[in-house]
Amino acid sequence: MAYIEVSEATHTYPNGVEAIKGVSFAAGLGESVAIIGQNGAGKTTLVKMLNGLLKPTSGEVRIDGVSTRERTPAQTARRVGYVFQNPDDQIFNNTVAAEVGYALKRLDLDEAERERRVAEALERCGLAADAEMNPYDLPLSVRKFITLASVLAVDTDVMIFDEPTAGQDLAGLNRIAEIIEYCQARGKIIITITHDMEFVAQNFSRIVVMANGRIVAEGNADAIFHDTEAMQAARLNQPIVPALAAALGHPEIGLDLDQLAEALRRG
Ligand SMILES: Nc1ncnc2c1ncn2[C@@H]1O[C@H](COP(=O)(O)OP(=O)(O)OP(=O)(O)O)[C@@H](O)[C@H]1O
Repeated sequence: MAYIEVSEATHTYPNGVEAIKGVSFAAGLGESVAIIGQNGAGKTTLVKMLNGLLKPTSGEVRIDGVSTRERTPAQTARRVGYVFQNPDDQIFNNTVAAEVGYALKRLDLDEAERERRVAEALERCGLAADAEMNPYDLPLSVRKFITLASVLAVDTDVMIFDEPTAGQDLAGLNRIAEIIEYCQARGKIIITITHDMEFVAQNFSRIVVMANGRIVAEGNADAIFHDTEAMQAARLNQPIVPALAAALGHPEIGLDLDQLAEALRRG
């Protein structure tokens, strides 16, 4: 059984909105999955079901073999970390180090291990010099790294990043890519919700396309970005490389920028 198993899951909010309509999905350790789709497609609702913030109305969500109905949200969150789209929904400590170490207090760790994990997460997120700063004296793009560092410190098996690239400059984007690569190499499952198609093309081999509460397509970047029907269903733009390659009459170039440059040189 895969580490994440979603079987025919639905979620209906108390106001009657059926946000997820019978979704099945599985992911194993070491996989990185990008969930893409138009606003309101159900992406956030689905990942909230994965980390236990929401339970399925029907169907099942199993994490490491156990239904999320049989665990408290806190128990599920110990396995599935969630970096929210808006860091200000998660940050409430007075210093960066306190914030990153906060969730560790609930784990059975000695102080030296807690300190080691905080220092490592700060370093990886480029926050070592900001440890004693108040998070709210730092820019939003940096606050996003604080919430990311908190999840890295807990070291959950699954890490969900909601729109991680929003508002990041090139250095931030590169840092996020390095973090994803590092986590994947350590066997984590990385799940990202994003509208940033270039980021998807460069960092994720598996893409799940959602529209109207359902998964409408799934596959690798090459397949999905050439699936015009799926891209239209999700009202998404193709990334520039495959779009230009197709317009030049060379769809086989796929996502390869070097091949595209060569095709342009050849005319
Ligand atoms: N707390 C809530 N109560 C009622 N309806 C909700 C709630 N949260 C989301 N919805 C509705 O559920 C549907 C799916 O929303 P969801 O936030 O999961 O989509 P999304 O794909 O993550 O969108 P976005 O890209 O805008 O974040 C939408 O119709 C939304 O209005």
